[in-house]
Amino acid sequence: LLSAVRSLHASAATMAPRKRKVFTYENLNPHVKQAEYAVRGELAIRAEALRKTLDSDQASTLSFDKIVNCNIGNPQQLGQQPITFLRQVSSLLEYPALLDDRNREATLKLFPADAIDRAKDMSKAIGSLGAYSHSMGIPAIRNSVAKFMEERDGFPANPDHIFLTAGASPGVQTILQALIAHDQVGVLVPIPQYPLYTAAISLCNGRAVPYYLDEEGAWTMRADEVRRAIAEARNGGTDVRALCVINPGNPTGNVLSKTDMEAIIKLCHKEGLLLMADEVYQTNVYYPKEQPWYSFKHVLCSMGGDVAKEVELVSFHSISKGMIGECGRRGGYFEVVNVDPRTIEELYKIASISLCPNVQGQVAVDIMVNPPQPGSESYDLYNTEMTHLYESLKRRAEKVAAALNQLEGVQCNRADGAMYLFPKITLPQRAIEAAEEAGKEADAFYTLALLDATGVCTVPGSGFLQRPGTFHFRSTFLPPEDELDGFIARLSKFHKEFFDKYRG
Ligand SMILES: Cc1ncc(COP(=O)(O)O)c(CN[C@@H]2CONC2=O)c1O
Repeated sequence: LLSAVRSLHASAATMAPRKRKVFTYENLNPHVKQAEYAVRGELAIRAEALRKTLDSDQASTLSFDKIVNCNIGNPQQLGQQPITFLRQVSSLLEYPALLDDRNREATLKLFPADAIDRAKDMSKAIGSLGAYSHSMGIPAIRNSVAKFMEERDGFPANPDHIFLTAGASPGVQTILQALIAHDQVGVLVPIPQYPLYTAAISLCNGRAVPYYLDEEGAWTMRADEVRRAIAEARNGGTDVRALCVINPGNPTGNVLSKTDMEAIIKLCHKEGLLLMADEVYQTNVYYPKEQPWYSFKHVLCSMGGDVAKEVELVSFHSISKGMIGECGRRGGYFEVVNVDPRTIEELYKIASISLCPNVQGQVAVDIMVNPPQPGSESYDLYNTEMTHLYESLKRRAEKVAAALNQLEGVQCNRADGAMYLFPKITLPQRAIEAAEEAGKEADAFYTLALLDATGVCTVPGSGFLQRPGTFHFRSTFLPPEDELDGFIARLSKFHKEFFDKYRG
């Protein structure tokens, strides 16, 4: 009888509903709570709240009529037009009847023949757009990427060492997930850095090891500074295993010299570091004669000898940047070089857990690396669109940098690449004190005030980390050219008023 009562009691206990919730903030993985991603952080959230106000009957309470999202490199959000050929091929793939030869005459009224033919070829390689693809990506598209890299770098590329991804972000996260074997593993990240890296390292329970870029040296990366960071971290018990480089830089816009790149590769060879080369802005290079861009793959292979055979390299690319700017379509890839074949198998296993990268993103990668060629029907339009976008980005970068350098207490390096300006701002002491009272970093205090006064959303330098005691903010130069004067005028007016208010 006693055992029967006990078993009844036990079963009653299991049937009783939990008295408390379990998926609470307090119970969350601390590494999730520790991760930060400022590009869509406090200011972006505030901007969304202000956008809702603008859409409400309270709009008149604000001193501006729209939000200008300069916090994120999202060109098509600010009106940039997509590349026609890319969208034509994608559209044709979305509706198979358009590719049916029986409808060719009708389709030709809407689409150029080379776009139709490209879509038909891709359709054979893809099968159905709605089907899972190979987990590393569609082999024919990986072949296109390999061919592109061989032509770019002058060295072989193996399609079986290329993973297509839904943007560069999941690629970076995959590599870090595989690399960070325990909580003492350290990954060197540039300061200021694109916060994907520190956030992803945190999610993987690793250690971010900062190395400072040299702002006075146009944000270049110095090997001696990286060596200092390695020594300091290793002396502290960190097992430093990788070096992240963003070239062209985000938020700094710097383009590394070949000499600096060779020094970085030698350092990775000497210190036994995986080199993670983030090259998503490789076509956003605005002074190619003065500051030519090279891939780390090219420089590594060009060095020859043991270095070229032994340094482990992972390079990342994306359709989100450049002139393509298809951020929302989610496409990209990474290539692994000199990496243990068993590691590649593990990376494939991680990729297969997510089944496959999205197929339309893969299609866009194929068109990014294998665009219309001279002499083809679509080449002239493609080339005109790409050239126009490139020249406009360069003009806007120069114009906004010049305007920023006119502002009191602002010093802004030229953007040699990427999509951002990262001006240093020397704030009045009273503004710094007001920020402290508000419990904010001074550059967050400034950028929040800028947003509330003008609707212009930027990111405080503290969101990218920076040398202690310095303040910056990051803005894209993506507002359309016909709105740029108004953008600059609003920014300049606010800045003067802010400084007048807090001048000592
Ligand atoms: C250096 C760098 N690497 C990777 C990514 C991720 O790109 P995917 O879209 O391919 O995942 C970004 C995006 N740039 C962010 C997003 O917009 N503004 C930024 O700073 C980036 O700037």
